[in-house]
Amino acid sequence: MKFSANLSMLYQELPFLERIPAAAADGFTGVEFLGAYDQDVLEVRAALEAAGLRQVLFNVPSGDWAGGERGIACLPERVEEFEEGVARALEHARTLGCSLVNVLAGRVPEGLELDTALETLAENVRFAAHALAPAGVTVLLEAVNTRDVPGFALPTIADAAALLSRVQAPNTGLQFDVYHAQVMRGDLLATFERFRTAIQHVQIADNPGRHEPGTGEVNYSFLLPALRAAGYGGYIGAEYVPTTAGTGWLREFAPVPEPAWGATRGSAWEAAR
Ligand SMILES: O=C(O)[C@@H](O)C(=O)CO
Ligand SMILES: [Mg+2]
Repeated sequence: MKFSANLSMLYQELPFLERIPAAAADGFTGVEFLGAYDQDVLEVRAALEAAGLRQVLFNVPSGDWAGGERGIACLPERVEEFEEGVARALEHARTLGCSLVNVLAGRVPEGLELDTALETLAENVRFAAHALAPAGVTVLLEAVNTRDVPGFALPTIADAAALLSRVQAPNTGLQFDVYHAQVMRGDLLATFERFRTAIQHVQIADNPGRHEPGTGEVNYSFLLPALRAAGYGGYIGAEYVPTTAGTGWLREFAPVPEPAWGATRGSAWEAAR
């Protein structure tokens, strides 16, 4: 199984670029993040190359994150801003060699008809799919639970799948975030199997708390091999709020990478042995 470290949540104690070698030392073979739009993207690429990691996924710019926005793609009055964000995502996807870009739908504000929001979202996703296709990018939609993000336009993966049916673009797919799915409904394997053909990326965290796998109620020892058996061979994104539990959970599913001959073993690597 292949795992990517979500650098927007893991290794927060480190400056952004230093999170990349830290992820490699812990045994991740890829990284993902909300976006690196405040970074020099060439420096991000250089850090990935130096660490031998792949850029697996990032998001189209998602509005005022600190102010509570979780995407702007469903907002009719923000279409121009969304389209500008797609242009930036295209540049980053090309530079980083990244083939998956996630579009966060956003919250439906009071007073906006749900169907108007969903139609705006569909048009924006169609625009993004068309714009990013020449770079070989697939545009993903993710369901986000409405306990953590009240009003999110796509609360369940069934809602996200229905939206993709409106979009009707070939280079689109679903991101299955196990944590959000567990909060909204559970029945994780059946849900995965139901939408398997459209799922192109998986993210994990435990519940409650959104912490490391193994800290809560989700049986990842059962679920991850089952996803594999159901034909999922893509990356699994570690998108959780770290505790002191560390990344030891990874050893159950992915072997510890041997450092290249002559390379200095990092303390994280030593600790993982
Ligand atoms: O699940 C999440 O929170 C993320 O995958 C994301 O993109 C932002 O909400
Ligand atoms: Mg997620």
